[in-house]
Amino acid sequence: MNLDQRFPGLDDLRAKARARLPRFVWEYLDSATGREATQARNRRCLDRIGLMPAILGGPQEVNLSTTLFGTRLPRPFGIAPVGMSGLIWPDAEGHLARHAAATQIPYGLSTVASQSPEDLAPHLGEQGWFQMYPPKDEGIRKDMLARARAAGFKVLVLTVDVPVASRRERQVRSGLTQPPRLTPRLLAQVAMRPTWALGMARQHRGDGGMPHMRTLDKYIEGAASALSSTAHIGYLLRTAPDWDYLQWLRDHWEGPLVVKGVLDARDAPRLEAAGVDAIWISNHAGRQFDAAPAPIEVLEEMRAATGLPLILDSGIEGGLDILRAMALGADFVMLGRAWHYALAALGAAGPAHLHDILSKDLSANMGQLGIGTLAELRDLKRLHLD
Ligand SMILES: Cc1cc2nc3c(=O)[nH]c(=O)nc-3n(C[C@H](O)[C@H](O)[C@H](O)COP(=O)(O)O)c2cc1C
Repeated sequence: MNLDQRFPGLDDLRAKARARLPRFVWEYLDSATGREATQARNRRCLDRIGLMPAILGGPQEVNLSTTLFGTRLPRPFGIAPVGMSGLIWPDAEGHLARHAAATQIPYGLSTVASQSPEDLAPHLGEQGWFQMYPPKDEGIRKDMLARARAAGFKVLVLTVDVPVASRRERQVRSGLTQPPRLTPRLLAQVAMRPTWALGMARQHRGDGGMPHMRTLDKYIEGAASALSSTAHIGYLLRTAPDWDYLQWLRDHWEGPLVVKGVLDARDAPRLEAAGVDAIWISNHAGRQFDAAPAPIEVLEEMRAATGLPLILDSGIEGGLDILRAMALGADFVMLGRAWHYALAALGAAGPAHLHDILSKDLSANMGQLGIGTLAELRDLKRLHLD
């Protein structure tokens, strides 16, 4: 049986990933904050968006390309930044960066990923995006930007929905610490997942068998700490940014600057005035605040408030969700967990299979809608489903 038959959808990859990951890793990847109402809301709100199918349109050629920052991209989706990606699967950052380069989709590297801009430089394509958690210290800030630039990252993403660490109760219950320490409890979980364990041991030979936040190494020499499961070492370095901080970044970064984690359309004009190049509507997959709206709920208001490109994520599970977002005004869509479910389920073959699932789902649903291009989505009749 080929991958298509065994894993036709994201749910299949998610189930397989769960079976292959130690519990604390699974909880890190899959959990949200609080009662996880926001995570559930993301799905519910997407399902409520209906699009009227078309009939008698004749044969259609489907084109999945779109334009962002003046560049034609072959697909309307990319890879959102995920901190400690390498804890989820060995060399996750490398696998995802290479996949993104090969398929010309954006790849977002987190400040708190387990590989640094320098590690990824040889693997980056033209669509490397560096996501910044804002360092307090101006020297570190300048150095980080210089490193991202030198490594070949073209787009800077400032994440603004993490002013403080959130509480993720499932993560805490699983026994995860930051930095991850192999306590007897975690070791027992690891022992039950040999593929993950062997891969990690091989990848992090001589490094305690566990990944860490390599971008921060040079700034935190000797500052090893035992923080809570969500307040990692990055919090020692970072600050909660304000509008002046954003202006500073704008003045020091020449390429496209994206602000990620925006939900309030009232912020759009000020972001536009600050010289931001795109707004990334996100509730961080429900991981930060459990009374946040779903990005898809605020999208139309945001679209009306600004002419800037809008990027959307949080809870996107397939091609149809991407079409829903684009029909309501998004220019581009990102996925975070999905790529990691795919990696954990299938290893190196995961990202390409997810890319294939998303592409086929986009094409099949565009066929139902009778459209050949993504630009036609905005003219479709939209429905509010129960
Ligand atoms: C395990 C995990 C770690 C994340 N780490 C970061 C991060 O370091 N920086 C950031 O801006 N967003 C981070 N995010 C949020 C993602 O960039 C993205 O907004 C979110 O995953 C999108 O929702 P989805 O997973 O439903 O696709 C993280 C998400 C997950 C699941």
